[in-house]
Amino acid sequence: MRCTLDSIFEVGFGVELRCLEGSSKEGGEFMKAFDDASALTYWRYADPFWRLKRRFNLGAEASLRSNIRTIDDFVSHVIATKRRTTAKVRNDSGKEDILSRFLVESEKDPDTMNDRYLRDIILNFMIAGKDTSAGTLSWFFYMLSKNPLVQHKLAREVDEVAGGNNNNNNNAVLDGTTGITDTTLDKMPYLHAALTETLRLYPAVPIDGRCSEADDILPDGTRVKKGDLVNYLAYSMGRMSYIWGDDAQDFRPERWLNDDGAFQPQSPFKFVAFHGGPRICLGRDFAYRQMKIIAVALLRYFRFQLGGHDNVTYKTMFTLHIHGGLYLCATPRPAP
Ligand code: HEM
Repeated sequence: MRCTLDSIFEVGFGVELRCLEGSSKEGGEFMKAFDDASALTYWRYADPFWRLKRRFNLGAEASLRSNIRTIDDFVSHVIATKRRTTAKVRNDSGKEDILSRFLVESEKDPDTMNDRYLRDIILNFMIAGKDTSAGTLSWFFYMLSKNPLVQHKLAREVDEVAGGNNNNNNNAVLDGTTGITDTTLDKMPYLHAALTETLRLYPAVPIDGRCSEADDILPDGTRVKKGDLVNYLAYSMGRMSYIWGDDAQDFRPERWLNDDGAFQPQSPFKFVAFHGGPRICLGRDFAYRQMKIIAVALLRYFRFQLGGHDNVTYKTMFTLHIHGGLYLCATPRPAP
């Protein structure tokens, strides 16, 4: 989570948060407030009295308000700092982040694209991109620990494409990430397949929905009225033998590869982890790239086994988290 938060901040907003190394107190407090606020917001679904509690600033609603204040203060500071540096960034070597682009646009329409609007942009990207990739990576390493043969095949692909672990210094993991390019990642179809297979079984957004724009009839004959909410369960769809065949419950990255070993995408209306249609996930390519870089850096040097008990299950949240976190045992991988 800390790693994906750092990367969203750096790529999206041009800010080095340094949550992973734990050197930023403000960054750590912000992350905690954000995570707590997400969980507290979710529980509004289960608490019929939440409006009353909000009105009188009681219990969970009081905590939520305090977390929102911490988040607002932090994000306002990011925007103010960014405003000061935007002109300089524009003159730099063209390396612009998303927030800088929004700031440039906001100069044309400052009333609409005010600080509140920009704050919502930042939070929107964080909500969309932090827990999704982090959760998927946890399930990915869980699947690899349960399927050592797949882990072995992946490590072999990483060795063949990115070079093996023949570096014994303490910065090995750092050195391992610096040389990774898009070309390197494109040569790893098995890694792409294994991440996709993880998302089939453990979609980061397990339930999603849309509001009907007009009266309609679904393919199975169900009538939908304008304004009706239609939900779909990506978690269940990924496990249906009707959709994926008799081995739907098995973790089998090979199902995504053709006879030549190339990745074969499926329709986004069958593989719904990123949603489909005009509002499909905007960060899909970014997410794959980010997850692959982290996977390569770790698989190159370590072998993973389950470190604790095997009663891993999910936690009820907007995104599919592992309840209580995942405990893994990492042992150095011998040089090939
Ligand atoms: C494994 C990782 C990810 C998964 C499974 C995923 C999945 C999804 C899904 C299901 C939606 C549709 C939600 C809805 O509108 O109901 C969505 C939307 C979106 N995602 Fe992702 N996402 C991932 C990573 C990311 C990342 C890393 C970013 C940003 C850097 C991102 C940015 C967005 C944005 C901006 C939208 C809204 C698109 C729109 O409404 O037009 N996502 N994502």
